[in-house]
Amino acid sequence: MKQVVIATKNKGKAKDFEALFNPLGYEVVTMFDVAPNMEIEETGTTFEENAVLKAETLANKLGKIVIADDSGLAIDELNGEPGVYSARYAGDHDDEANIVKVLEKLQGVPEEKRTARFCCALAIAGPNLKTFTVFGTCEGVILNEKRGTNGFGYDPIFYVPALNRSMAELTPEEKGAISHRGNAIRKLALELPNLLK
Ligand SMILES: O=P(O)(O)OP(=O)(O)OP(=O)(O)OC[C@H]1O[C@@H](n2cnc3c(O)ncnc32)[C@H](O)[C@@H]1O
Ligand SMILES: [Mg+2]
Repeated sequence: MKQVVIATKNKGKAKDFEALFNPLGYEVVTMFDVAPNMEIEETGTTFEENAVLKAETLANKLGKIVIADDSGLAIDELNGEPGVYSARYAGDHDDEANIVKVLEKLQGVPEEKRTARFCCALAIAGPNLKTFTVFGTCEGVILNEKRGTNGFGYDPIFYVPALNRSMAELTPEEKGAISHRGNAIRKLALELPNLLK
């Protein structure tokens, strides 16, 4: 199978990518496979900047085309927080603590003011390629408590009105059909066969 290298160490993201790329005929390879000891500091102030940083760093090391994903949750009532700090909002990659912090900050905020969106910037970098990015979003509402056990990160508190379920109540395929990550990948779809051979 053809391979696509993703500059991520997030197992939940890797699963999302598998649901999206396997049907297109690509096997997903992550940093756990190709650079387990590499740490890439996310010093950017936007999702795009961080995605470019991750993609270019790994592409330079491997000499191959690499895709990176920088993503997160932007809550309107919190002026876009946690945003680029989504992974480390309450602690380093502690999904549970991050959810608790969001729910505490939104305590007493009525449903109509709990609007939010997931954002995903994907960057593609590699030899003989001018790095470029695409961006995808997914609109939702922050629940008062967790619902569902699928997915990762903030999925259990992210309600998708169109499906009347939380993101964590969707299968990986259902999530991919409507998610920020799926929407970003669909923007790349036409170019993928030329980029990933
Ligand atoms: O940088 P990599 O290694 O890819 O993994 P990461 O988890 O650090 O990823 P980010 O820096 O892009 O931070 C994204 C965070 O946003 C949240 N997030 C992103 N996409 C999500 C999704 O589809 N569902 C739930 N939470 C998501 C989750 O908390 C992630 O840890
Ligand atoms: Mg990260």
